[in-house]
Amino acid sequence: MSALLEIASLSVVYNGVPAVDGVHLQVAAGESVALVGGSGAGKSTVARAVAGLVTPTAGSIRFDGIDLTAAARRRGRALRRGMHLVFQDPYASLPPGLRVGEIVAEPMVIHRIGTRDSRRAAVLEALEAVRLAPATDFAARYPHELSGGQRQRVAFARALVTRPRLLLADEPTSGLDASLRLEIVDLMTELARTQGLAVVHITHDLALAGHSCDRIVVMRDGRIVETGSTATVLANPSHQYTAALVAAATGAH
Ligand SMILES: Nc1ncnc2c1ncn2[C@@H]1O[C@H](COP(=O)(O)OP(=O)(O)OP(=O)(O)O)[C@@H](O)[C@H]1O
Repeated sequence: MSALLEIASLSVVYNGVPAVDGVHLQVAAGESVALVGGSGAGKSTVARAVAGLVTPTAGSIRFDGIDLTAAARRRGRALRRGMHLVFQDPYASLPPGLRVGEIVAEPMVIHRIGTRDSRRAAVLEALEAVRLAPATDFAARYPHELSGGQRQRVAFARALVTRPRLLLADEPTSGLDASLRLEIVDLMTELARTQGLAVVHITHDLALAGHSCDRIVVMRDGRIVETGSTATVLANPSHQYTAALVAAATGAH
């Protein structure tokens, strides 16, 4: 089976300083992958390159078999409609003056997708998918009338409404308390399975990554130092750096 997202030999250099150096990563539809590493490891830069927000210095990014780095700008933009980014601060990213229903509908309005009625149906379906029920009740609320976890669910509903095939979530749980963090990572894995999404979850928290994702990829200094199934990486890390992260995450000495 070919992967939905295939990153090969990706390098990004900022002002002469390498931030990402020869990264290979493949993510299949229905799979949730955690990209883990400390501050400055280059995780966000990988996501930004996939999303077209930074230009790679070398390498290729294939989405659904098409090389985004070689595609013309316009075609690249059209292809990237099949992916959606969720950032860390759900409160800052939700316009305070709009109701949840309007916020979730926004990507469809921007991309001129559907009619008023079909948009409303899609909004309610997306709110149900992220378990904000009753959806009609949540659609009528404002962001300040929601908890932090509910706000992040709204951000995911907004991400889902245009039916993306790839979800890139960059530290989507920071600012949430421990139990909400677990709820959000469970939700991402559930969405991968039920909606056939490819999910890339960027986090510095290995314990959180290990909670429910299928595979863990560890980055350090712009490079991938380890990749494997979640169970294998946690139980039997092959790289010293991963072993240190596992020890820190499990409280072992
Ligand atoms: N726009 C930029 N201009 C110059 N350097 C940058 C820029 N963005 C990131 N960097 C540098 O690139 C390196 C990788 O940063 P990146 O944000 O990708 O790491 P990260 O693993 O996501 O870290 P964090 O967990 O702290 O967000 C860092 O050394 C950072 O200082």
